[in-house]
Amino acid sequence: MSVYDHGFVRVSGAVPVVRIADPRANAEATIELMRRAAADGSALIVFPELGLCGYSIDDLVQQDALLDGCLEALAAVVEASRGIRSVVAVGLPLVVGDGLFNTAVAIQDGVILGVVPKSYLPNYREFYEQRYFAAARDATVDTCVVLGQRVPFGPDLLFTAADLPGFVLHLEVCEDGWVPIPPSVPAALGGATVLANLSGSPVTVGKEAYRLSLCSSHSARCVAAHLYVAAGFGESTTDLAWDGDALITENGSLLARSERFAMDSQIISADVDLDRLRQERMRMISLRDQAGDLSAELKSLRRIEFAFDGRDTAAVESAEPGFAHADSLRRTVPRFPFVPSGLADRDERCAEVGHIQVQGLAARLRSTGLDKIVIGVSGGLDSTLALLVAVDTFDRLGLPRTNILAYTMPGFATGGATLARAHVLMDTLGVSGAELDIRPSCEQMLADLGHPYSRGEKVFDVTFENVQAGERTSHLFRLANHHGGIVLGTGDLSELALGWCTYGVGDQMSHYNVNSSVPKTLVQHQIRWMISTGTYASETTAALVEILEDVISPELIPPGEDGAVQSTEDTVGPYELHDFFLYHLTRYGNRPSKIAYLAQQTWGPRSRGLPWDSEAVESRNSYDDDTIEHWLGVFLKRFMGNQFKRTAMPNGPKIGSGGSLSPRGDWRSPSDASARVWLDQLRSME
Ligand SMILES: Nc1ncnc2c1ncn2[C@@H]1O[C@H](COP(=O)(O)OP(=O)(O)OC[C@H]2O[C@@H]([n+]3cccc(C(=O)O)c3)[C@H](O)[C@@H]2O)[C@@H](O)[C@H]1O
Ligand SMILES: Nc1ncnc2c1ncn2[C@@H]1O[C@H](COP(=O)(O)OP(=O)(O)OP(=O)(O)O)[C@@H](O)[C@H]1O
Ligand SMILES: NC(=O)CC[C@H](N)C(=O)O
Repeated sequence: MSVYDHGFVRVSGAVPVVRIADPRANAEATIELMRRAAADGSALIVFPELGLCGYSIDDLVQQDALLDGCLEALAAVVEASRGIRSVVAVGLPLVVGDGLFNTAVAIQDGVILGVVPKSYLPNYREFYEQRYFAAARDATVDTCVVLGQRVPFGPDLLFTAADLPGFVLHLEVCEDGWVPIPPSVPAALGGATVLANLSGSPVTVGKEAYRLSLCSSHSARCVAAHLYVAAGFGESTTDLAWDGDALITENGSLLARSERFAMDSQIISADVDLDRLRQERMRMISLRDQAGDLSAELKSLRRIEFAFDGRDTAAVESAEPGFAHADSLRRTVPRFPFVPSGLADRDERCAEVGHIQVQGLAARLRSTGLDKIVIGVSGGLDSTLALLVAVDTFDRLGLPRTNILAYTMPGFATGGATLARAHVLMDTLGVSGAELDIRPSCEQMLADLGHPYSRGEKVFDVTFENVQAGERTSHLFRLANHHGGIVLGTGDLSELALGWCTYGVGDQMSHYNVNSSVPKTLVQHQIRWMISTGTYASETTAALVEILEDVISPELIPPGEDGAVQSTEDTVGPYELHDFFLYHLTRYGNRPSKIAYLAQQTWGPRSRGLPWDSEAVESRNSYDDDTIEHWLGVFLKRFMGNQFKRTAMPNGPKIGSGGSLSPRGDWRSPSDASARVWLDQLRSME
């Protein structure tokens, strides 16, 4: 299966070793790299500015011999492109009418699709381009004849693929991307999703970081993919140095970057997610509003239609490189999309999560005028995180920790170790801790209901479970009335997504919930990080470590004869997969088949995800294709079926961009929708 079947397009930037003023040699290097990138499944291959002659050619660019040589080099590239369905963008000087233009030429399969002249010619400091070139605005024609073909000519060309939905290419030339309103901005507003910049950019200290920020913010502002490919080794060192910097960015993220200062040719490539760009643009109504403001200009953009064709027929060995063999995804998909990946910014990101939670609770306490909270402490993950956040909040507000009224409430299935941990946490954190036995009130309710358990039968059904969750919540709310506090909710985002909580009179309800935007994988990560800060006493830390290591369990059903405790993940599936599914479903609106594909690429035995050592997690699990599809089916059914629990959820702060299921925050959905279209789409993979 090809990446192209899942809304991706593979794009490449090629940085050849240049020979100044030797178009034939440059054509050979270009052809070699073009063939390699095409055979690798790239639909787009971008070369540097004036790559066929070299950027640092100065006055030689006006020599007829050189200009003839460039045309011959272009002819060689066009000829060599026959049978190649990739679009190839090369840079060369071209005479059109009376002017000499610095151009990017788009070529596909022996055809020139169009010629884009540079709009903004730098003429400051080391640059002298206005000495040689005419700018795009000086052109008096909008077509030109190149190598006997009449082709569109101008900075307003959108190369639109008829058979790859969402692939619309725009080309510009170096300085065009450094001005306040690059030509690619109206192009993007007019529909271009892939913006390529052919560059000749000498390196000076600090430019590397500047280029990264320029390219990445341009891709973010335009909600597009951006390829920037600068000239490298072989450019003239008369007065300057060249680092061959090439970057592929997508909506603010860096997908690939060349090795700078390499002395050999190189190709960088990455798979751009066209679905993601479409989804983001579709949602960003302000972007469409701006397109509307500029509609007269945008309507005049010229759309040059072409087809990639045969992209699922050819194989690597084929003389006609198709794209079918691009089967393993060339981009990094984080296994834990909610968890900061990499260790570099881990402290900052985790601290930020904590700040948001603390800020939410502090503001709510201030606005209610109350100075106490009531919380049920189970000795499990969620209530532990909420308790730590509460402690931090009270410290910051200058309120005594004893105003945190913590209750551990053992039920029919509470394990001794869990109960002990709850006590350790409450004692060592200095909050007001108490133990409340909910069994008598649960027994009373089960008897009132006529439940078989009250007659001594071992019937552990959902009523049996929810009676306990309900009695706990009922106690907490009445304690809050009694003591003048608010009930702090603990349920996390993953539980809300799966409906794994007891509705109404149950853990679904609280006065304010600091965890409602924190998925389970992030709850685990936050606790792990908090341990690493060394903030807590050794006894507290030991309890936190045990909590992280224990099986995740609601402890509502007593252990079986084998002593095994009720495991949440045995019933609903692995949280690490569900968090992955949740992120891709709600953040990007991905089809189930794409979510499964991404999960298989990321969590499969031969994973393309980040190397484990760059992700600050301890799990090292992998899942086969069938397991992923099975749990995705479970997720979709539960996600759709449990919307009613989210529609009525309490207030709580939104923490991550893909992390809110509040109907007031970021997720509005009917409580009675069918899951069929998602399940059918998933089954269509089989
Ligand atoms: N669309 C809809 N709109 C309005 N109401 C709807 C509805 N669909 C079902 N309902 C009603 O809601 C009821 C189902 O919801 P609910 O009463 O919550 O019950 P339910 O979701 O069946 O059970 C709660 C589940 O959460 C688990 N749990 C509870 C507490 C803590 C934890 C934990 O580990 O964190 C896990 C527990 O093990 C159990 O499996 C249905 O019986 C029906 O009456
Ligand atoms: N034995 C208990 N004592 C006090 N409160 C409890 C107890 N069991 C559950 N609760 C309350 O109900 C909430 C939901 O229970 P649940 O089992 O989902 O949470 P948890 O144990 O904190 O975390 P996790 O589900 O991640 O193990 C808890 O966070 C806690 O506030
Ligand atoms: N070739 C160009 O247009 C180079 C200009 C650009 N500002 C740079 O310094 O990289």
